[in-house]
Amino acid sequence: MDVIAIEGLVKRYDELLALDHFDLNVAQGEIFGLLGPNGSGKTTSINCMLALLTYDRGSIELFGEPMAPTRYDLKRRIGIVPQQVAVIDELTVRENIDYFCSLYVSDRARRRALVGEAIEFVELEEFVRFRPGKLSGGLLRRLNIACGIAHKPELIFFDEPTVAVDPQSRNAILSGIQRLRAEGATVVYTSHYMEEVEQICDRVMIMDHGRALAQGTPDELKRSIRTGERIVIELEGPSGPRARSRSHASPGAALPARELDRLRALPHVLGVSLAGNLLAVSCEASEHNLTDVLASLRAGNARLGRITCAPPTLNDVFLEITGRELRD
Ligand SMILES: Nc1ncnc2c1ncn2[C@@H]1O[C@H](COP(=O)(O)OP(=O)(O)OP(=O)(O)O)[C@@H](O)[C@H]1O
Repeated sequence: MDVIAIEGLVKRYDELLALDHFDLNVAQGEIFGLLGPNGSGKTTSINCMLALLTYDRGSIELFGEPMAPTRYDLKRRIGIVPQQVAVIDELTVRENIDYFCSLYVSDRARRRALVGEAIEFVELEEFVRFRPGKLSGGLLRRLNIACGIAHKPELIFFDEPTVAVDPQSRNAILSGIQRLRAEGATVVYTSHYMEEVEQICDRVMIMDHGRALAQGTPDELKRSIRTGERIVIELEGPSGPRARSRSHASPGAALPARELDRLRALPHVLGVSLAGNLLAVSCEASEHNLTDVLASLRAGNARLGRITCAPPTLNDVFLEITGRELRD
């Protein structure tokens, strides 16, 4: 059964079309990633699913039932970890978790056990008596998560939970999400960090301008594009007489325009870009890409530093579909 089934959702903020006939299906037990740049409609879609926002057209079913503002029975089965940390400054860590849990669970003894489990889950045992103001950014995020999951929801929304956290807390958050799924939860995870989405999500939707541009497993998405390989070459500064005259011809550029054009004309090359001294060449899958690119650069006397070849990433998928970098 689909835990989430959305059809043809349209949401306008006055003139702005934030969701444009948006469809989404999330199966039970998935970690589903909504990946898109800032303003692409991720938070709006979540707020519609939670019945926190009204919408203009379309339908939303959660757990096979139509979602509505008064469906408290459905809301009880949902957890939300919002983008902005939302905790109460006057309460301690333990009191905060207990407060949010009390919105769903009235039995005190049961709540005490759930709050204890949530504290353990986010590893905040040492900080239970602290007020939020005394916590670092990463610890605050972990408190935010504990408040969202203490009541053991079956469906959990994580809206960019790793923005501005240190790498250690980030890894703890990502592995925590995987554990929640292992315990049976369905997770919707929004992010504009493609590496995280690739790391933990079973399926991903790439969205932009309120529309789904593509969806599938990370591997399916990467196989669906023309790019099969991305070669990145660090160019070293010009030296030697030929190189010096070359740098005269194109002051400031690590590689003259005609060399870039020669690369573009190679078979299987789909795109060439130069940022500072980093040359990136996207190619269709083919056996000789690297040999051809290096031969072309050597013929132009380029001095080469570090060279890497990598399969495409979700950023390449986004770039090929939209013509823009995910992090524009
Ligand atoms: N309350 C609002 N009033 C008017 N416009 C809004 C409102 N909330 C969001 N928008 C606009 O709707 C569009 C979608 O925003 P949304 O916050 O859903 O995107 P997002 O993908 O979640 O982005 P972010 O990663 O920045 O949160 C954006 O253009 C945004 O400016």
